Amino acid sequence: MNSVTVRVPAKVNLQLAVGPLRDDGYHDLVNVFHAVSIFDEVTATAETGMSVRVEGESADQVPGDRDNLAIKAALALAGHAGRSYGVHLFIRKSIPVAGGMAGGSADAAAALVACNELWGLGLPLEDLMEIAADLGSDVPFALLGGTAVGTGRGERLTPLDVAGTFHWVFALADGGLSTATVYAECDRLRQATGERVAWPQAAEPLLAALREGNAEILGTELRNDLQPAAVMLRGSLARTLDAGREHGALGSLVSGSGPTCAFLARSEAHAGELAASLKDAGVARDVITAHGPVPGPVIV
Ligand SMILES: C[C@@](CO)(OP(=O)(O)O)[C@H](O)COP(=O)(O)OP(=O)(O)OC[C@H]1O[C@@H](n2ccc(N)nc2=O)[C@H](O)[C@@H]1O
Ligand SMILES: Nc1ncnc2c1ncn2[C@@H]1O[C@H](COP(=O)(O)OP(=O)(O)O)[C@@H](O)[C@H]1O
Repeated sequence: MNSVTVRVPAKVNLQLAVGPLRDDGYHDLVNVFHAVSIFDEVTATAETGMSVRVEGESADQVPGDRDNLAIKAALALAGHAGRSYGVHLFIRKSIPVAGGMAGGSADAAAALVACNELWGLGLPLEDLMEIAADLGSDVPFALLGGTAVGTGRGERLTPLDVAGTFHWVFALADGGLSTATVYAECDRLRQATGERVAWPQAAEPLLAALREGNAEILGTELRNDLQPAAVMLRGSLARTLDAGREHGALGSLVSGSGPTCAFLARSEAHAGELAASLKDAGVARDVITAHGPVPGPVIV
C-alpha cells in the first residue's frame, strides 16, 4: 500500500469547565467534546523523508514544516515504533485554523491513524491514545470522536451515550485566537475579579439532555468558562453571539478557545434558516452548518 487517506472531524465543546491553574501550566477541566461534520482529510504517502503540504481553508496559516502537528504525530509514531519511517502528508483543510475547533489535533489524530496503516504497525487504539496525549490535550478526543467527557487536561476520556443527532451552525471569524493566550486571559480575569475557582464538575442536566437527545434543554445548558476571556480578547464575538440568540438559536457559545461561535438549532431545516439569517446579519466571515455527533477518524 502506497497511500492512505483519513477523514477526521472538528469538535465543539458543549461544556468547558476550567478549574484552577496547575503547577505544570495546564488547567484541570471537565471538557464535554462533541465531534461535528466539518472534516479535514489527511493523505499519507510512502516517502523517504518527512514532509507536509496543506491546502484549503486558511492553509497559509498552517505550518508547512515540522511545527505541523500532523508531522509531529508521524514523528512520535515512528519514535514509538523505534524505526526511522518516512511519509509525505497532504492535508486538505476545512476545519477553521486556530478557531477553537481542534483542527490541528484532528490532523494529528488522522496522521496517527494513516501512518499506523501505511507503515503496517497495527498498533491498537490504546497505544495511539498514549502518543496522542503527549501531542496535545485535545488529540486523544480527536482519535475517539463521538461525544465524550474529558478530565485532567482533557486527555482522560469517557465516551457518552447520545440519542439522535444535533444540528449546529458555526460562525467563523477573521483570524484565530491562541489557546494559551485565552487560558492566560481567563486566569487574568479570574484574578482581577477575585473569583473563587471551583473544582470542575460535569453538569448533570447537560449529560441528561445528551442521553435523551433533547436539543431544547441542551441549548440552555451549553457553558464555556473560556468564553469571557475569548470575548474580552475579541470584542466582536459578543455581537455574533447576540445575533444567534436574536435569530432563534436554542443556545449559543464560543467553541473552546474561540473565536468560532456555535449555535444549536432545532432541526436541519432550522440550521439552514439560522445560517442564512446570520450571513445576512454580517456578523461572521463565513457561516456553515454541521451535525453531531460523528465518528472519529475514518480511513476512506
Ligand atoms: C481550549 C481547548 C478546548 O478543547 O481546545 P481549543 O478550543 O483551543 O481547540 C483545549 O483545552 C486546548 O487543547 P489543546 O489545543 O490540545 O492544548 P495543548 O496544546 O495541550 O495546550 C496549549 C496550551 O493551552 C493551555 N491549556 C491547555 C489545556 C488545559 N487543560 N489547560 C491549559 O491551560 C496551556 O497554556 C497550554 O500550554
Ligand atoms: N495541522 C495543523 N492544522 C492547523 N493548525 C496547526 C496544524 N499544525 C500546527 N498548527 C498550529 O496550531 C495552531 C492552533 O491550530 P488549531 O488546532 O486549528 O486551533 P485551535 O487550537 O484553536 O482549535 C495554529 O495557529 C497553527 O499555527
